[in-house]
Amino acid sequence: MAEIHNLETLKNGGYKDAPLTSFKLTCSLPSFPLEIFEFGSTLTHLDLSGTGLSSLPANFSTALPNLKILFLSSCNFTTFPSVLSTHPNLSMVAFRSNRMTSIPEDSLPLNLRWLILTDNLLPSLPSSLGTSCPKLQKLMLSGNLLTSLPESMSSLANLSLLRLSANRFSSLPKWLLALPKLAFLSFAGNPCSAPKSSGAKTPFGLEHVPYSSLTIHSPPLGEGASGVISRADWARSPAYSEEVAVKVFRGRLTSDGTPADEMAACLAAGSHESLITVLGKIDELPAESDRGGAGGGGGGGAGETVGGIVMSLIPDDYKVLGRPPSFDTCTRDVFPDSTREVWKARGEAAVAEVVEMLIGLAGAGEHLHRRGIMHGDFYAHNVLVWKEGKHALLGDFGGATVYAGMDGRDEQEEGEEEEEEKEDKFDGSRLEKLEVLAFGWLVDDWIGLLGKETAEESAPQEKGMRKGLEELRDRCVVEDVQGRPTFEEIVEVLEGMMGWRAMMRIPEVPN
Ligand SMILES: Nc1ncnc2c1ncn2[C@@H]1O[C@H](COP(=O)(O)OP(=O)(O)OP(=O)(O)O)[C@@H](O)[C@H]1O
Repeated sequence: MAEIHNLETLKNGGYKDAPLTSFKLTCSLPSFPLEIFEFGSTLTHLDLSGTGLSSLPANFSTALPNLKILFLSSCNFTTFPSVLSTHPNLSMVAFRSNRMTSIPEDSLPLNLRWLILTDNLLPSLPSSLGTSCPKLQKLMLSGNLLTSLPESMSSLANLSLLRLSANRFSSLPKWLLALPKLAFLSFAGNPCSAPKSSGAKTPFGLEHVPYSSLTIHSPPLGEGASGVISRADWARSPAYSEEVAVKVFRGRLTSDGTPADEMAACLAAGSHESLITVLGKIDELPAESDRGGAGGGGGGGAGETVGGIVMSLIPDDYKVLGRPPSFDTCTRDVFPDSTREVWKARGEAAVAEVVEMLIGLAGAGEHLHRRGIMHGDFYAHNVLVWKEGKHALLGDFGGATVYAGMDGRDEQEEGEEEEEEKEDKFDGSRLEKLEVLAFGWLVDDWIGLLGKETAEESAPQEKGMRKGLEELRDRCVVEDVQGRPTFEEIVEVLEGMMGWRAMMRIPEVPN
């Protein structure tokens, strides 16, 4: 969808000879250009984001019957267009950052798998949502005015990713936490998620880092949806300084939630061997214009600065394990052939290394949930693996939710009445078990990377570990949410596998 087409050429019939499967305009449009219908049944992708459109022609669905993907983000729709309800093939629809206030009943296309409604003004969803698009897998609702979800959504047996951050939920429905495929949930920035101690306070054990003690280097190391990461020297005393990474959070809303909530989750996470260590919170971060272009002045530009954190610097030889889902895979990460080759080349030793890394990652899951934090995006594309194997880090807290007080003190202060109320909002153990499903899929991804061919030739102990991983995956992905193991149990199982392997290595005593 990268190529941007030209309105003039379209109007002059310049695209007629080579019927396009994919078409994109970004110029301002007073109305839908009917010439697009001349692509007829060949068009599968249409992107008219940023054109300012506010309606679609009545014959849209019949004129473009094979359209699969439709982008109308940053436009002016105030109501979801009912003309899409009869579309036979639409699988992904995006209306991010419109001014949508309503979705009429039964207006959603039947075969929808991926619906993006981030950053609108929706106070409610149609009560028929669950029945009108039963194949829904991914639903992005962050940044609306929602207080409840329609009960028909309890029948969404394939819903895997749901973003509810920055809305007005004071509780989550019980049926939501029982959905059989729900693995990635975020609900930060709602009355039901906000713990007293998140946000402004620097958690115990973290340093207050004066901005003046940092020398920030350009160009930035990277830029995520919620801010810019730069290499920096942190003068911890007049005598020495330390090389660190600095993230300056900025902007209003990402598809996962707000940068402010991401920062609160990073600060609340604490330290663990498989999490990127946050060392401190930057005090009195100057406005972007006063930072001389460093530490937040990178590309993208948009958005007010929310705050900054200082982290340990991840060496260059850590690489992401997977790539984010494609349109086709929707909720599962993709792995290019080059990644598969790397894992295959590692040979038999790779199985034990994977088990070792999974122990660390499951331990990170246990650590986070003990602190009342749901990562919300426990995906291979958020796992950084050391090039030698053996160690992995879970990154990207963009979809994280702090769902309980981050230290015991707050909860003790709340008193029994408030505690009861909190229990009514959601059950923390169920939230953990949703995340365990994501972990199960990560195990499945890694089993896939290890490759089948090697399995046949493997030594008995590697075969045993691989079988152990398959059994663990099967336990983590059961549809009965409560039937899944906790992260603590997962760590025990994985450690048991390593122990068994160690035993197998004890040399045989000759008779
Ligand atoms: N502590 C760190 N040390 C070194 N580089 C880092 C560190 N943290 C992040 N980076 C680099 O910055 C990039 C952006 O990181 P960030 O966590 O903000 O976003 P992301 O997870 O890649 O993207 P998004 O939030 O949009 O999904 C990373 O891909 C990585 O290359």
